[in-house]
Amino acid sequence: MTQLEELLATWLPAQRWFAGKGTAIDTLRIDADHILLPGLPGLRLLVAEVVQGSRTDRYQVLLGMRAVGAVPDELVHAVIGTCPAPADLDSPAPVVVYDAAHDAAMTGHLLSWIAENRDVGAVRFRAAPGTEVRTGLRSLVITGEQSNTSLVYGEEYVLKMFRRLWPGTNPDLELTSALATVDSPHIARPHGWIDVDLVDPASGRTVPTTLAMLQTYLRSATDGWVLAATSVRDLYASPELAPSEAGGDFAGEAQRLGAATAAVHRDLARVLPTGVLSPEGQAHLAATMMARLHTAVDEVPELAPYAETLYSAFEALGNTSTDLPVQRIHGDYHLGQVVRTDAGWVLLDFEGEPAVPVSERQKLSSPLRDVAGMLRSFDYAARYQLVGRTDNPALVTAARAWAQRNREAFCAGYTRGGGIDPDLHQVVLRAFEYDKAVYEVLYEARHRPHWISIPLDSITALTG
Ligand SMILES: Nc1ncnc2c1ncn2[C@@H]1O[C@H](COP(=O)(O)OP(=O)(O)O)[C@@H](O)[C@H]1O
Ligand SMILES: O=P(O)(O)O[C@H]1O[C@H](CO)[C@@H](O[C@H]2O[C@H](CO)[C@@H](O)[C@H](O)[C@H]2O)[C@H](O)[C@H]1O
Repeated sequence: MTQLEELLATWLPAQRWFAGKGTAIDTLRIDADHILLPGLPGLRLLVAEVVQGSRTDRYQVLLGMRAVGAVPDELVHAVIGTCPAPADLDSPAPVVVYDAAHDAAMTGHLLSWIAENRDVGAVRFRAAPGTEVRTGLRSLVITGEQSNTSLVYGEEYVLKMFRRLWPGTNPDLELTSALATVDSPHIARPHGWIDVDLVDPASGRTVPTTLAMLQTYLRSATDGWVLAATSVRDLYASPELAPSEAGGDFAGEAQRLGAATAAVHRDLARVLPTGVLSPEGQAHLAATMMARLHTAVDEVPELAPYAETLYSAFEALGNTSTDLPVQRIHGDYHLGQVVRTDAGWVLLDFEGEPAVPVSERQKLSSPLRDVAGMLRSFDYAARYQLVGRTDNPALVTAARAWAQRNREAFCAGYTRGGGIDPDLHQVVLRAFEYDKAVYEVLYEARHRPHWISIPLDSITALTG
């Protein structure tokens, strides 16, 4: 590996969005075809190919390079290290390399190039048809637990840079653009994107691959997770009250969120393909859930006592004799993916499960999978403030009551909003809820071990 590659191999595992945590990097190779953004020698957009045992992942990295001593104070936190200057910089002195997502002087160019529909080296910057993109806005990186890196430009746009790259158009861009064609009020409008050709190792073909998406920044937005957590906190202040009587009841919002979810599902079914999953298809789906369960039990042995009950729920799905309607869905639906604006609920991040190949995420699925995701999220919101306090029975009872009330409100809103009635599809819903809980056990084990008790306690309660 070159010195720059060595630096990146040390830096990447410390990033929130690095997917291969816990396993050593064998090699890291910078894909030389995509390195340069001609005209701006200090800025380069890299695709880093990372090999860890049998897995190979590709990550997007926006690198800045400055002379030693020339890094301003506000960029010191973004420094990755020092290495010899690359040949094209034609400098005998080493350079300081840093994460240029934090460098507003550099990221301003990305916005300008989108506005100008420019090809910069191998990279294509595009404005959505009929869109006038405002330039000259300063960017700031959104902080938080994210799978990607998002920059907010002024109070106008969000540029979401996809970090782990899968060949193909990112479903976030695909679905948001499709929903924009029917003027869905429940999305942040897309204004442009950045893409590059990448070779798909599975097919050997070169495919345009989304690097970033530009969309409206919703100024009045409050995260659904924050709103729900505030409501739970209010209830915990007086756990003897019913959730409907405590200040900050969330049920009205949960019902409106259910209706917004149904509207988005209806629009997705209108503009993108739909189909049915045969009983054989459902048996295959059940088998993938069982396989995930196996992986989870191997990684998290505490799950073993519940494996049989979980397995039975997947088996029930696999033994069905009726077709299941399927369509494009959100795919990773939870309270952190929805924001409440002054005009109503908006859904974000249609990327699907970030750890799954894009080709898988593009497959049609039951909308009940999204419903199950949100129901699990209500359970999370109710339980996460209990971590380390489960010895307080009043709080545990209050948590259950809060999750149940909002679950019912969400499902009622979803059905009244035109979605299929979750109560009438218990076998499918249960399988999706259990599968999501198993996914969460793995997710927490890999990213937030201190929260693993949340899905484990849910599974104990669900299967008890
Ligand atoms: N268009 C937007 N307007 C306002 N806030 C946004 C917008 N897009 C994202 N956010 C904020 O950033 C957070 C993360 O965005 P998201 O698209 O879910 O990224 P990731 O895939 O990295 O998790 C959201 O929960 C929301 O709080
Ligand atoms: O980063 P993304 O928003 O794409 O999603 C990933 O991270 C989420 C956590 O931030 C994770 O969601 C899990 O935690 C949520 C609370 O933080 C909870 O509401 C969800 O139910 C739970 O699955 C999501 O699964 C993951 O893909």
